[in-house]
Amino acid sequence: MATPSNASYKLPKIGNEPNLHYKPDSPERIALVAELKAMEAAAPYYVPAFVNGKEVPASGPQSSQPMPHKHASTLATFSTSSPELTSEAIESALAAKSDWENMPFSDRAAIFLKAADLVSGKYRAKICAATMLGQGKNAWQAEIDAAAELADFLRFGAQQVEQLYTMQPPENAPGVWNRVEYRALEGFVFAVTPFNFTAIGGNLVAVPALVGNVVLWKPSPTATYASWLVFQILLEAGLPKNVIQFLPCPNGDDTIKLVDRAISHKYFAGLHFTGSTHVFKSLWKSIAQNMDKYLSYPRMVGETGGKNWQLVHPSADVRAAAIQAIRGAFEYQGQKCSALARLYVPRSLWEAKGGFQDILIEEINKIAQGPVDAFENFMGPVISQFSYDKCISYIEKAKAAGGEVIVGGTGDDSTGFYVKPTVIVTKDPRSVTMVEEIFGPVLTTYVYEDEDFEKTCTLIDTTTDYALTGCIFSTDRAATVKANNLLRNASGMFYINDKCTGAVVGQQPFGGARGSGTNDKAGSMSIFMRFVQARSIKETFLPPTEFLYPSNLA
Ligand SMILES: NC(=O)c1ccc[n+]([C@@H]2O[C@H](COP(=O)([O-])OP(=O)(O)OC[C@H]3O[C@@H](n4cnc5c(N)ncnc54)[C@H](O)[C@@H]3O)[C@@H](O)[C@H]2O)c1
Ligand SMILES: N[C@@H](CCC=O)C(=O)O
Repeated sequence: MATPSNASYKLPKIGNEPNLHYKPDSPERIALVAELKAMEAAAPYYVPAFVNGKEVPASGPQSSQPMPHKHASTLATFSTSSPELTSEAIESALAAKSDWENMPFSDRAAIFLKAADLVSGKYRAKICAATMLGQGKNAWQAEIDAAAELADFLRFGAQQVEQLYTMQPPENAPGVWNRVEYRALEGFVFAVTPFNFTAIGGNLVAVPALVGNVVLWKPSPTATYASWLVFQILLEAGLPKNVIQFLPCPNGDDTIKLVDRAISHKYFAGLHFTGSTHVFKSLWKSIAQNMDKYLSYPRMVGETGGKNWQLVHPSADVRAAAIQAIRGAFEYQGQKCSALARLYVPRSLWEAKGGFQDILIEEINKIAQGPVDAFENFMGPVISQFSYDKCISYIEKAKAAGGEVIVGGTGDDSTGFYVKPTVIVTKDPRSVTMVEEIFGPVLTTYVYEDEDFEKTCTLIDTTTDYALTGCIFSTDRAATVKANNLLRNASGMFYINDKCTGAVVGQQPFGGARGSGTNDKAGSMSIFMRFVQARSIKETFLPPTEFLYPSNLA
């Protein structure tokens, strides 16, 4: 490990955080139920901005983060972080920069490793409960996100930086020592984070901070409380107070003003974004307009939307393919960027008695949907009224375009934002719900003729602007190879006989290409490369004392 200390340290062994399963009467179920009750009873919580080492008192109109499963209840309230507060946050982050980047890596790493242990231990139930109540996840979905994935990002992140720092030039000429130093960026990193994974919010700030950057964090308004808990955990783990500045803000004009202030600053050095494609593109355009203001070329890292696909070959294990389609499309109400949205099934398997269609309908009809604190519910609410309306309007558009709804197709937003798991069958493979991201539990299926397998691969490749995740179910190796080649650029994540969701840190580096993002692969060493400025250092032990070359001698 690179460190200015008088030793080369080794990190503790890193592995994936084992999942807890929350079976009835298990200690983890009992702890989580107690935490859910206590958290709800004490809500709403005021979440302050945290700037210049301290909490900013409430001011101006308050925004709220409702509980999506019963939207009359508020989990958290927060004030708007103004452009003036944003400027103060930038100055205090820049003032903290030198001490932070000069802290030995072993000490920076220790902070994030301790934070991981706090997430997976002392605060596991709390961070899961906040993700359930605030973002509408059931216990299992909260566990794999807020407990396991977050701890994994923090631990594997430390390991990946350790590996990055060992990347050194392989050759030294005689009398020369070549080194490469991985400096932090010259300025601050701006992290703008999404609602759907507590872990992603934590990772978007932890990645730049681990390699010595100072960070401004604008969390999603619909994940404000869980993001605040993550920030508190980082502070408890020993993160110096000004390394990350926390700036909650409602969406709309206030966010645009905050963002404008941050990306207009001379020392804006990088954007770490996850969210929708249109927001990332608009940020990129605004940043391009500001190019002459900056000291350096800002690093642009953005993981964005998807229209993820599952291709079923006639040789597939039909039940496995149907069950994984259900998990891929409807876990967390289809609100994973990786969620399955377009399904391609050969007619022979779709129409067979007891075949794909029958299994799909029969199994989806068994799905229990309701409040997140009723553990039997496989599905809960979508995140907001906006999202509910968007899902319903896409279902109506699909029907108007001739799509047939074979399951679901309705919703109920009277107490929570519940959209039923919906399957649409379309005869037009380029119809609107095959093309545009909905980000809800709406799956569109196209039934292809068995002999058109290759044509279907080309169709998948050319249907949307996105290329995030995709999967094939096939027991025919030649067909799998054919699809692998034809669909090489149709996704950044390709799964064979597995669903298109559920990437695990340390196992499947995550990211998509084309309109789905810059594909810098969260959960791998390559993401850290984006937030460092390498400096090559050459030291010559015995410099020449004559300018002439031997070849100049007579
Ligand atoms: N590819 C990935 O790794 C990945 C992972 C998770 C989510 N996502 C994508 O994220 C989206 C869902 O998350 P979301 O609803 O939070 O996304 P979003 O784009 O609405 O919001 C993301 C962040 O951007 C902020 N924001 C919104 N409007 C803005 C604007 N005009 N200017 C600047 N910032 C703005 C939000 O407040 C939030 O912090 C989906 O498109 C999903 O596919 C992608
Ligand atoms: N690790 C997750 C990332 C989802 C993004 O929203 C998955 O692969 O499903």
